[in-house]
Amino acid sequence: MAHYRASTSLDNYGSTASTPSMRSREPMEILQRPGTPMEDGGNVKVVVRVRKFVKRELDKQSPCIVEMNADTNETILHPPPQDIEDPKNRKRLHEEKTFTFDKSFWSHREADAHYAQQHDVYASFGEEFLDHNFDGYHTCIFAYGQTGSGKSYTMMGTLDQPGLIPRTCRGLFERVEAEQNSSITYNVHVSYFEIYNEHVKDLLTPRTNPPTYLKIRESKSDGVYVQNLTDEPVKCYEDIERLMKMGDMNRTTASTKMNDTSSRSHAVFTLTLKQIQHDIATDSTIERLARMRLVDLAGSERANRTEATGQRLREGGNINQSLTTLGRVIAALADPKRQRALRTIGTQNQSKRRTDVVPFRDSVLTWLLKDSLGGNSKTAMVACISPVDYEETLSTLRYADQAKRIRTSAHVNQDAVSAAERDAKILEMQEVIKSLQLSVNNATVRKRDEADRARDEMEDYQRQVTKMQRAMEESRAVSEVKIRALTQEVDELRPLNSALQLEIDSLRRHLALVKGELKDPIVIPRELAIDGEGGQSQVGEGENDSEDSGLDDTFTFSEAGQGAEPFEHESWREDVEGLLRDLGLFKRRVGDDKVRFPQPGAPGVGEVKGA
Ligand SMILES: Nc1ncnc2c1ncn2[C@@H]1O[C@H](COP(=O)(O)OP(=O)(O)OP(=O)(O)O)[C@@H](O)[C@H]1O
Repeated sequence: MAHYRASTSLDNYGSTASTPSMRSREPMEILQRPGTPMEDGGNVKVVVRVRKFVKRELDKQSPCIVEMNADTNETILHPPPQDIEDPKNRKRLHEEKTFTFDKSFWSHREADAHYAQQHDVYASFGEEFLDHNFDGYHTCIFAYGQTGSGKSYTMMGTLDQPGLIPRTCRGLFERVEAEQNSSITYNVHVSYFEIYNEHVKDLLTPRTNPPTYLKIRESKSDGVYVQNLTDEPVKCYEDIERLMKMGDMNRTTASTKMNDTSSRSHAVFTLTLKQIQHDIATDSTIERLARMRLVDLAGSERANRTEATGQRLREGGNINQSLTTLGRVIAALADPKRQRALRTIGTQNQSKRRTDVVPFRDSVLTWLLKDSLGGNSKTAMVACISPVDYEETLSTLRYADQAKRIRTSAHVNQDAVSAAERDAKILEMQEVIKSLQLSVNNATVRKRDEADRARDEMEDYQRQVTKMQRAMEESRAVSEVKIRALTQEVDELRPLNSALQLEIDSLRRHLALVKGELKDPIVIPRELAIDGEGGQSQVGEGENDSEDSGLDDTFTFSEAGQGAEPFEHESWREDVEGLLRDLGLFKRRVGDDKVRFPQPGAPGVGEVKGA
C-alpha cells in the first residue's frame, strides 16, 4: 500500500547525527586484491513482525493468536479458539507451532514492553545493512506476507511513522553529508519500478495510456536489468523524497476487502551508491559500488477471503503465481544438496548445475531478484504477519523458515583505478561508441527482418553512451576532489609562503649590507676606537648593528666580516628557495588539472551528451 507522504521533518525518524546511523567508519582502503572478491554473503537474515489489529479485526473482536518472545526471538502460533476436530482422524485441525528467526518484532500492542516501533526495526537491521552498503556490498531487503499484514507499513511507512525505505535514504545522506570535506566523492542514483501483472512499469515517469512496459534484459557485465529504466541522480534526501512521493502516486493500489489500499504490484526501490576515494599522492582512485534493493511485495491472497472478481481477481492470480514461483526459488536455493555443493571447494561447475535448476526465469519478480536471492548480495526478509489468520500466518512463517537456510555469496564491489586507467577506459568507451554508431547507421538501411537486431544495437549503443557519460561525470567528480584537496593545500601553504617571503627579503637586505661592507668597509677614526686600536676596523659587535638596522637578530656582521666562517644563512636560503620552487610546481599542477578536468559548466564540458 502506498502509505508514504513526503516529510522534511527529522522528528519522526528518531535519528540524529549522534545516533548509530552516524557510527564512525573506517577510511576506505583496498580490502582485497583486485579481481579476488571477498566472499561474505552469509545466510539470508530473516525477521518477523506482527502488526496491530486493524478496524475489521477489532470490530469482529478477533483474538490474537500470535505470541513472541523478545529474548529467544521465538514466534509461537496458537490454534484459533474456534479450532475444531477433524472428524476423520479425530485430531485438531490446527496445532501450536513455534519458529525461531533472527529477530521477532512485536508491533501488536503498544503498551507492551517489547513493542517494536518503526525506528526499532530500522535500528535492528536497517542500519547494519547500510553499513554493508558503505563497505561495498549489494544488499536486498524484501517484505513478504499475506495481504494487509503490514509490508508497506514496514517498508515505506507513513508521514508520522516512516518505514525502512525513507529511514535508509535519510541515513545514507546523513553519512554522506558528515563526510562532505573528505577526499571521497559520493554518487547516489535512485530507480523505482513495479511489477504489475508480470509487466515492469517505471514509477519515476508519468503514467501513460496505454501503459508503457519495460523490457528485462541480461548482459554479462550488468546481469539482469530493466531496459530504459529511469535511474535518477540525487544529491540530497529531499531529492529522494520527491521521487518516493512520485513513485508512490504512480504505484498501482486498490481497495480490497482485506485492505483499503492494497498494493496490487511488487514495488522495487533501488538506491545505487558509488564511493570514489581519490589518493592525491598516487593520483589513483578506489571505487566502491553498492546497490540496495528495498522490495515491497504484493500480498498473497485467497480469492474467497478477498472476494475479488474481474480485474482484482486477475491481479490476485498473477500476484499469487509470482509468489508461488518465489516460493519455489526459495525452496530450491535452500535445498541442502545445493548448499553442500556451494560449500564444496572447487565445485564451481557443480554449483552452476544446481543454480541452473532454480526457476528464476519462471516469473519477472524472481528473474529480477536473481542476484539478490542467490548471488552477490546480503539479503534480509521481513515476514509480516497478521495477529489473526492461522493458515496465512503459518504459510508465511514456513516460507520464512525456509528462506533462512539460503546462503548468498556477497562480495565487496571495489576497484582500484589509476588516473591513466580511468582515462584509457573513457577512450575505450569512446571507441566502442563510435563503432556502435557506425553499425546503428548501417542497421537503419538494412532490411525489415533485421529490425529487431538493429533495435538491440541501438539500445546497446544508448546504454554505452549513458555509461560513458557517467564515467565522465565520475572522472569530473574525482578531479573536483583533486582540485579541492590541492586548493586546500595551497591555502595551508600560503601563510608559510608569506613568512618565507619576508625571510628572504630580510636575508637579501642582510646580504646587500654584507656585500657593501666587504667591498667598502667603514673606517672608524682612530680617536673613536674603543680599545684604542684605531685604524681600519670592522664596525663593532653585530648585535648592535642588527638592532640598529632592524634586521634579523641572528645575523652578525662579525660572522660575515670574518669571512673565514661560512655564511650560515646560505643553506637556509637554498632551502627556502627550494620550497618556493616546489610551491611553484604545485601551483602549475593545480592549473594543469583545472585544464584537464574543467569544472561543470565550463566551456567544452558535457559535449559528450550529444555524442
Ligand atoms: N506495525 C503496524 N503498526 C500499526 N499499523 C500497522 C502496522 N502494520 C500495518 N499496519 C496497518 O495495517 C494496515 C495494512 O497494512 P499494509 O497496507 O502495510 O499491508 P500490506 O501487507 O502492505 O498489504 P497489501 O499486500 O494488501 O498491500 C494498514 O492500515 C496499516 O497502517
